[in-house]
Amino acid sequence: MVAKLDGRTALVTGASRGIGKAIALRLAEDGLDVAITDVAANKAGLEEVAGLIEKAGRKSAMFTGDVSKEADVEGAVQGAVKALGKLDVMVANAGIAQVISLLELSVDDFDRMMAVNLRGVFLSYKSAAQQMIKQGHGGKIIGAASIVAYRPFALLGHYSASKWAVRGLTQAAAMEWAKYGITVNAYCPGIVGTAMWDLIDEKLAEEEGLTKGAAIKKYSESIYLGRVSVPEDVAKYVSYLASPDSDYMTGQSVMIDGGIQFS
Ligand SMILES: NC(=O)C1=CN([C@@H]2O[C@H](COP(=O)(O)OP(=O)(O)OC[C@H]3O[C@@H](n4cnc5c(N)ncnc54)[C@H](O)[C@@H]3O)[C@@H](O)[C@H]2O)C=CC1
Ligand SMILES: CC(=O)C(C)=O
Repeated sequence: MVAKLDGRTALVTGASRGIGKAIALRLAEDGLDVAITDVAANKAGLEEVAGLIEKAGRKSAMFTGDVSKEADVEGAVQGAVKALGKLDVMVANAGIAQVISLLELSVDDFDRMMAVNLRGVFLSYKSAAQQMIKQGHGGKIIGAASIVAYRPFALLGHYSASKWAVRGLTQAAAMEWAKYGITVNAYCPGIVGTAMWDLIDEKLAEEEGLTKGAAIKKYSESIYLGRVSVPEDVAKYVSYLASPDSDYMTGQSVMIDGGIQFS
């Protein structure tokens, strides 16, 4: 496929697999040069995605690091700018999930969830905004929320709270950075068939006395469009959020869930 020429650049976190990979590839297909990051343990996945971006005719750069660490996020943003020339689109996608009841949840696990899913998004938003303000021509900042940012899932309490907070942070960032021409929006997927849901399914099945595969089947019965989401469903929506077509939209966290949760 010959990619459209866009001239813009993006950085996607948590892009070695799943939704982040689909977003990185879709933005490359849209004609953007795309930098990607993930934890060092997923370097092989990052290399594969970087190769696919280049195969689509776009430039790529890859960085490893932890989104909960300020130096790692700033290093990736500055590395992307050095490699690709500037930063127009930031997608703060990286996240973790954990299935556990609130009564059993330790402070360490609570803090780790908030460090990755909330602090990681905050650091990604902030570092990208600082770069975009310096560049002086606006930009698109996009974050990973979830349907649980509107209605929590039991046994995913701290995960749900982290995504609810991403929705609040997205609104505040949109207010503060509108004057710089930066829009800030988030995507709220429902049940997407990735490694994250493999883990959720396995743990929910254990908690609820179900067999493997039965939990995702049970939860998917609430999807009006009748199928589990694939990462590309989410990537199509992020493509819109990254494009000039969404220029009059900011501060929104929109469901892309096949019809589970209605806001
Ligand atoms: N799969 C689903 O059904 C849904 C996913 N989401 C959100 O979408 C985003 C992507 O999820 P999936 O692709 O499904 O998950 P995934 O587990 O397949 O991929 C997440 C990626 O983030 C990376 N990551 C995790 N912690 C990191 C850290 N500290 N620093 C850097 N990278 C880190 C992982 O290594 C992985 O490559 C997450 O924020 C998730 O919470 C939201 C709603 C539903
Ligand atoms: C993982 C996640 O956010 C949901 C809603 O399943």
